[in-house]
Amino acid sequence: MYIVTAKEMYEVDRYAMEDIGISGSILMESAGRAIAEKMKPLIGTTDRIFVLCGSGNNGGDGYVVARTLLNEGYDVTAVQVGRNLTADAALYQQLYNRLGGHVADVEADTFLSSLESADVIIDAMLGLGVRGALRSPYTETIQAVNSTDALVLAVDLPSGVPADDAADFREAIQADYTFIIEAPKPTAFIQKTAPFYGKWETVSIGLPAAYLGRQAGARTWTKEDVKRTFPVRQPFSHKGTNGKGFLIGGGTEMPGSVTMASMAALRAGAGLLTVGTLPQVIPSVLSHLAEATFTSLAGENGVLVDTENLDVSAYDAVVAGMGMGRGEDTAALTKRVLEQAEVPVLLDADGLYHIKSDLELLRNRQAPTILTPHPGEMAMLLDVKVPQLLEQPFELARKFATVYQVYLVLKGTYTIVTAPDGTQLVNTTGNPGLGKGGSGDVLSGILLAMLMQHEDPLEAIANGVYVHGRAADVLVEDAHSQQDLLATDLMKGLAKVFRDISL
Ligand SMILES: NC(=O)C1=CN([C@@H]2O[C@H](COP(=O)(O)OP(=O)(O)OC[C@H]3O[C@@H](n4cnc5c(N)ncnc54)[C@H](O)[C@@H]3O)[C@@H](O)[C@H]2O)[C@@H](O)CC1
Ligand SMILES: [K+]
Repeated sequence: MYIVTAKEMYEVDRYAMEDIGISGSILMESAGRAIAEKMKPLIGTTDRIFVLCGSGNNGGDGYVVARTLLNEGYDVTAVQVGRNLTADAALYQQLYNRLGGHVADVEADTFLSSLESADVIIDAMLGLGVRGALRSPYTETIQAVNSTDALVLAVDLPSGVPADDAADFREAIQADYTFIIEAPKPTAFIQKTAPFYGKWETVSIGLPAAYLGRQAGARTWTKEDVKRTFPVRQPFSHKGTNGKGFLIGGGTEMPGSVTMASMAALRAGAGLLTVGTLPQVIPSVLSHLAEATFTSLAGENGVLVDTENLDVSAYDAVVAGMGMGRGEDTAALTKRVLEQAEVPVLLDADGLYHIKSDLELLRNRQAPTILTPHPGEMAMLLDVKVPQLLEQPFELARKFATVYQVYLVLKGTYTIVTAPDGTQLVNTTGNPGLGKGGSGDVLSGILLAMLMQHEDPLEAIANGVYVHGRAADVLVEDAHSQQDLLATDLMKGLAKVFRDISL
């Protein structure tokens, strides 16, 4: 499913009208009619329905919905919010009137209190065109709607929620359902704004699909995508051809992180795995997995430090960062890995801190670099505060990935994977059970294995993120709860997920 910004959507709109010749009024009629059909199952024939129509084209869609419902005998009153209607909105207000529809004025004295009698409120006040802080009478109307008990159904966006990011976001209609035209907008996946949509679904209005696909900078990565792209394990493959991975990490205080990442890499299909860690950490890792091999790396005071003997030439992909600590001597090791490895390198956790002062290193690499920050680590890399990152995750992730030419995995409820060319894939698997220490280590291990078995790094990463979330989902469906789920449990979930994918 594509995810489109307001700018991309307006361009598709322009193309449909100017290049194809579908007029704006036909699009509006199609939108209103299709949305009314979706709403009907949620509305009772005796319900008192108010359709709040703004002055832009979102309001125009509202008048088509109002006319459609009126024509089918529903108890509908349209309400005009804001003045100076667009030509198409004015046309459909007129058609609704001519069919006998009544338009109430939101600014009439007692109108807002009469909203309390509504069973259903259809919100067609503001859509893609909302800009800046909300003005009267939208502000009062939104507050009045949110204080009723009515079922609230929004057209395209809940009024007040911007399409692209939550930077200017203050208040909005709290919808129970939102019927989104053609494709979801980024704010349906952003923490601050997503809850205002309620449940949502997309409604096709006949916009040119291929053109929309070419315009969209982002899309969700689904089970079908995973099945389509997941590499088939070849009958004549062997441990050497399934990838030799190198996992560098762990210190005396954090041996678990590298253990979990290693277990995950092996469970996700890595042919061979070498763990580079402190000699005193090796027994602890070994006690959990007999399949890994080890290389002792130099250490001081219980943490890894840089060593000239480091040899990364024998591997197909390298992961570094987990459990390493943030000291300068350790950072030098991470930088050496980035400089020397001519294969994909994934940095996680402390590894992300190590490169903060040397981001140019990333741009200088020829082979793919993958960074897997959670929001705190991403904010650190970008020099922004976490709340700002959470308001603009799509834009900020894209900026970082394109400037530093990395594959960026911004972890969250909807993990956003961004390629160096700015393409974004959004993951929708996973649940709050993953919000625990160790989940990220497991993800890094899975990604290491995926990167070695797949030609296209973006697909490999998106598949890994999907699989990681899905493992948590199947465990919560079958045996565990979000409460008790542990990162180490995910290994068991992987078995079911991989079996599903290969069916
Ligand atoms: N291709 C598409 O996506 C199509 C979109 N249509 C509809 O058209 C909508 C976009 O229409 P518009 O571009 O006219 O925009 P909107 O109707 O979303 O909003 C524009 C109106 O909102 C007012 N406004 C903007 N910011 C405000 C603020 N902060 N406080 C108070 N008022 C504010 C403006 O003065 C203007 O009257 C979509 O959301 C959708 O519902 C459909 O009609 C058909 C096709
Ligand atoms: K709306």
